[in-house]
Amino acid sequence: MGSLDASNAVVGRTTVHRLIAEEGALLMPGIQDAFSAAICAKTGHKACFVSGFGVSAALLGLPDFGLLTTAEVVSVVQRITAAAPSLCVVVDGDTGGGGPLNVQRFIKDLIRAGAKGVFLEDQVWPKKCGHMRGKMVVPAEEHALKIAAARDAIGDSDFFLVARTDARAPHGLQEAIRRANLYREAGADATFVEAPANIDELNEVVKGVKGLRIANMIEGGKTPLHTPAEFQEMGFHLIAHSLSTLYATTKALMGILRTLKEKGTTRDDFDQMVTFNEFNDMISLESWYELETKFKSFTPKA
Ligand SMILES: C[C@@](O)(CC(=O)O)C(=O)O
Ligand SMILES: [Mg+2]
Repeated sequence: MGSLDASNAVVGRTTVHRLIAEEGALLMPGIQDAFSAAICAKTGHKACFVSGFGVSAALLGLPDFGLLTTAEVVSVVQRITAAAPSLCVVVDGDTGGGGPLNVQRFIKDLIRAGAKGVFLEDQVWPKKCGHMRGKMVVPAEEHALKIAAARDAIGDSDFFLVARTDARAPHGLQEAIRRANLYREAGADATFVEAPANIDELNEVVKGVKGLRIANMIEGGKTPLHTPAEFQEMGFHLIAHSLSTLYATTKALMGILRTLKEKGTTRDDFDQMVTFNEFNDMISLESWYELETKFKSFTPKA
C-alpha cells in the first residue's frame, strides 16, 4: 500500500503511484469501450477511468442504476486493455459484485485483464451514480472488510486500490471523511469522497482525509469543475473526468442522426464528422496493412 511520505511525496510501487509522482495530479478521462480507450491513448493521455456510468450506457443502453454486472465489466476491460496497451486503465468496480469473496474474484479477474486499478464504493446494492438522488450506504465496517479482501487479493500485483464513499449525501461530509480514513486503514491506496458540493467541502476533504485523495468531475454534477493543476494545489492526487467523452459522443450522435432524419443525407454536413482518412488514422489502419504484407507469403526453408 502506498501513500505520502513526511514531505508529502508520493510513495508506492504501482504504475498509478508512479504516474501521480510524475504528473502531480493524474488526469483520468472517463471512457466506456475499446474505441474511446484507443482515442484516449492516441490523444496523449497516460491513464483512463473505465466509467460504470459510461459502460452501462454504451454496452447496455441503460442508466447507472446498478444494472451492470462485474462479468460484463471484466469483458469490456479485456477489450480496452487490448485496444490501448499503453494506457494505465483504472476501473470503476461499483460495489464489487457482492461480499468480500466476490470482490476477491473480481479483483483477480481485473488484474488478469490488464487493469491497473479499481474503485470500490460503499453504496447499498443496487447502487446509483453518485450525483443522482436516493443513494444509501452500507455500514462502514462492511465496506472496510471488502477493502481488506481486495487488498489481500491484490498481493504483489501492480494494481491500485481506491475506496470510495457515497456517505456525503445520506449522512453528511464528516461521516464521509471518517469512512474514507477507515477504508484507508483497511488497505486502500487512495480514497474518494464522492460529490462534495462546493469548494469549502473540497477543502474540508483535504483537511480531514489522510493520504492520496481523488476528485471526480461530472459536468452538471454536484462538484465544481477544476483543472488538475488547481486540484494539485488544493491537495488532490487523482482526477477522474468520468463522463466528458460520453456526453460529447452523445451530443455528436444526436446531431448527426437528427441531420440524417431531417435531410436523408450528410452531403452538406461533413463538418460534423471526421474524414475517412482521419478515422483510419485514429484506428491505426496502416499498422494492419503492414501486418498483412508481413504475412502475405510463406517461403519454406530449403
Ligand atoms: C464516477 C462514476 O461512478 C459516476 C459517479 O457515480 O459519479 C462513473 O461511473 O463514471
Ligand atoms: Mg460509477
